[in-house]
Amino acid sequence: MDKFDVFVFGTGTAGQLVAQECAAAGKKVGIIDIKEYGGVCSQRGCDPKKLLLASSEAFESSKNMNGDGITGKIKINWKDAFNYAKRYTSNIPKNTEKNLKENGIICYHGKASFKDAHTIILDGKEIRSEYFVIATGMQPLSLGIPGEKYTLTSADFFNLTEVPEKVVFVGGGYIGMEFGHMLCRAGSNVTIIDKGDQILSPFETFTSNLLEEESIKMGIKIIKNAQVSSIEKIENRYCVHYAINNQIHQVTTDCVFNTAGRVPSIDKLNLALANVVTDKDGVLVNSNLQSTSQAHIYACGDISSKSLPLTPLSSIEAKVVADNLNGKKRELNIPAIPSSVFTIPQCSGIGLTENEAIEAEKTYHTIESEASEWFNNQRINAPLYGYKIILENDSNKILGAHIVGPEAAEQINMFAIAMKANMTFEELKDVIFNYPTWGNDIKSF
Ligand SMILES: Cc1cc2nc3c(=O)[nH]c(=O)nc-3n(C[C@H](O)[C@H](O)[C@H](O)COP(=O)(O)OP(=O)(O)OC[C@H]3O[C@@H](n4cnc5c(N)ncnc54)[C@H](O)[C@@H]3O)c2cc1C
Ligand SMILES: NC(=O)c1ccc[n+]([C@@H]2O[C@H](COP(=O)([O-])OP(=O)(O)OC[C@H]3O[C@@H](n4cnc5c(N)ncnc54)[C@H](O)[C@@H]3O)[C@@H](O)[C@H]2O)c1
Repeated sequence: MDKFDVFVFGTGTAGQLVAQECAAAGKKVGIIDIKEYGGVCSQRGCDPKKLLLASSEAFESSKNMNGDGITGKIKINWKDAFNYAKRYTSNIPKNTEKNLKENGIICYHGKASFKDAHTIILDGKEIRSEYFVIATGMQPLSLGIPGEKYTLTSADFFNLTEVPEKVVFVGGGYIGMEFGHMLCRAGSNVTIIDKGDQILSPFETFTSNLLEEESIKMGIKIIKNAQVSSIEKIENRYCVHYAINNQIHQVTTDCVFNTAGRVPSIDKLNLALANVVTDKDGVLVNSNLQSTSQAHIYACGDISSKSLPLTPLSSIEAKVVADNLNGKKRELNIPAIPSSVFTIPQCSGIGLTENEAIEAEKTYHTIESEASEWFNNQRINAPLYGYKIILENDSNKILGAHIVGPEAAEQINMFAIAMKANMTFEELKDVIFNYPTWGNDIKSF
């Protein structure tokens, strides 16, 4: 029987980091994945998305400068963009596994599940470990409607070799919006259907609404407050039925993506046999990221109940788990989390939205403006730029910052530093930034 000090489920950002750090500390480590090695970020998420986005960005800047220095017909070649992204991502599984093995980690593939709190079974063979780490990430939420089998997932998006003429996204969150923008620029007729009254609901209403208006101007159809009830296959096309205020509507399309959210990947692990308690957010963990019911089983990354499903959080949590396993007792301590939707323009936020500030009974004031006419935005003929900053009344500390614009994701990083350093807004504005840059604009907010 194989025996380990630490056995890790999942080879994404979180699982790899824990395995590598524990092996470096001299522990005997095993790791397994049900898919190829590398996880969502490198194979089906952040990185391939940004690689595909590179052509959308080039297309957008060329289009915006057309007649002001650029001439000729500009077009996205999706197949080329797809091959470009694959060129970068395709070697990652092999290299990840090689790297883990070189560091003495025993690598497994397949579907293992718990037999009891210290034993798992893989292909009928038992594997024991003193400690386990669950880092299995998330998977698409089931829509639970007739015809769901016809939907594609975010993973399928990265195998799309051709641009569909017409596409429907069920869900206008991060994924629906990012993919919708890319396919729209590549020539698809895009419809986004969301059950809520705001796309990108975790984001500030001011910036989210500005992005929605811009998306509609681009040609994306956005349908809100709509309940998708079924999907019907009609020859090679699909009819999506949805209801708004009990009125039935339908849209016919070439493909339908389920972008309605993601849920913890725990269904194949038999966690109940190890007495590991879970809820809708994943494995319930304490501040050391230990299962609340089994101290020798840790969880980190998207699967843990502690934080948002974002790559930097998976890294932070994995480091906490690795430190605890390696004898450096540590609690999870998360500063304000910046987050961005990589549409064009980007929509970014950190800290509280105004609604959250009201709910938290903060005494606050806001500074908000459309800034589309500002120099940096005008310079590249970009259509939209705006911001909203939420400041605590007495201290002038930054409670939240929200930006929509071409470089919002980089600008929000400035606020991440300021908030981590507990700076007031005036202290942030006192910093000397390069001129003329997007960072320097913050001085004029
Ligand atoms: C389309 C998309 C775009 C995204 N873009 C961004 C972005 O721009 N920025 C950002 O910060 N975040 C982004 N995210 C979120 C980010 O990808 C995740 O937060 C991050 O990858 C989570 O890392 P993880 O290690 O916790 O889990 P994962 O990377 O999901 O790794 C989990 C691993 O566990 C494996 N696994 C699952 N079940 C089992 C099992 N039973 N046994 C063994 N192995 C199993 C999986 O195959 C996977 O390899 C995006 C996500 C998606 C889907
Ligand atoms: N740029 C990034 O950092 C990035 C990009 C992609 C994903 N992610 C991470 O992945 C997570 C999942 O992304 P996502 O876009 O799948 O989820 P999401 O939670 O961002 O959005 C899901 C959307 O679907 C809607 N919805 C839910 N059920 C529906 C239904 N039945 N019909 C119509 N609409 C429905 C919701 O109202 C919501 O707006 C995100 O929360 C984020 O943490 C991050």
